[in-house]
Amino acid sequence: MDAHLAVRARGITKCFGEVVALDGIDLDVARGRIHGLVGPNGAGKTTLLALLLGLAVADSGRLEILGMPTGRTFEDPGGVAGFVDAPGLYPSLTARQNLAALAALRGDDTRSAGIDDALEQVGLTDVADDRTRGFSLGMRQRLGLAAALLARPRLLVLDEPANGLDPAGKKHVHGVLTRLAGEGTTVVLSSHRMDDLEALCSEVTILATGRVVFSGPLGELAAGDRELAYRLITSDPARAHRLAAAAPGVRLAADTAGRHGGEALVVHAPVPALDALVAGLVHAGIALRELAPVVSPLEAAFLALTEPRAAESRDTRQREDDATDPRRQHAQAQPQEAGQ
Ligand SMILES: Nc1ncnc2c1ncn2[C@@H]1O[C@H](COP(=O)(O)OP(=O)(O)OP(=O)(O)O)[C@@H](O)[C@H]1O
Repeated sequence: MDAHLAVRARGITKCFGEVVALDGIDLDVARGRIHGLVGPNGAGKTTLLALLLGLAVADSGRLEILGMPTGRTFEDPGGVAGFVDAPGLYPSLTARQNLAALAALRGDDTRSAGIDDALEQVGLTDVADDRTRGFSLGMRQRLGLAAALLARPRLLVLDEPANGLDPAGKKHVHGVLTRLAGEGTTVVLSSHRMDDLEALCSEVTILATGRVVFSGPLGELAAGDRELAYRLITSDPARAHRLAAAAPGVRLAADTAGRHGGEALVVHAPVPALDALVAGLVHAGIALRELAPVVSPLEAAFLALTEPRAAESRDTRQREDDATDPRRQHAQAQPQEAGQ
């Protein structure tokens, strides 16, 4: 047991029939952090969140939540709230009545449950007495978050919380999550929105076909040997182009000259080579006016780490299909036969 961890998972496996949704997951989530979960469709994010919420039980492995081991006889560690897929709401009840019903189910006094406060936190005060039947996706997500807040969780688990939110709603929700983390609540959230994850999370876990392919601080994704594409705007594009072309470890993007009217230089480089190029430009008296990754480090890592695995998994499945499909075995045998 580690007191600093809100979640500690070791070797978690979960299958649905033949489908291996989680395949030996190890995960550490530090208390008071916002931890992002990202991965392609079907990677296992929702399954993992469901385990954290106690909605499902792992087939094997060890999962500790808020310091308590969970198991087949799931003991609610208390202090965990959130939703997967989408929050469950009663459509014929108003937003306020929905929260009151949830509070009553938990045995809380609905007058002191903090319903107005929760509605205000997520920006739904104006529609508190509207039936949720007419709520948009973004409003439902916000009400789901309000419902989770009522439980005053120490671990908040959210599946795509920014789904359907307009920019103001997103800002609101980001503000709530950041404040909660500041107060010590741990937040684990899944999202396909890299910009949301980068804005909110200190750490991310990237899943691919049920396995962890990266877990750690966001900063680690940009560091080291990983080569990213960067756009540079300088005071002297022609000289900057020549210097970049000669810089060790730096590759010019094929169409760099055509971009941004020839003003911008696009290079592929790991961080140390980029640093040396920037130092070289400055040394040559060329001012750097803008330097930004073309795709964010998280998005680049996501693509680099998940696409090969998805392709590998497809290839494996294809090989397995081929091996068990007599028609394919026959089809594959044909060229050999033809050559005989
Ligand atoms: N109840 C279930 N019954 C059968 N298979 C399931 C079930 N739940 C999940 N799966 C399968 O487990 C795998 C992981 O699904 P999961 O929903 O956890 O992925 P995800 O990363 O959340 O995907 P998405 O980004 O599309 O929501 C998928 O192959 C999915 O089809």
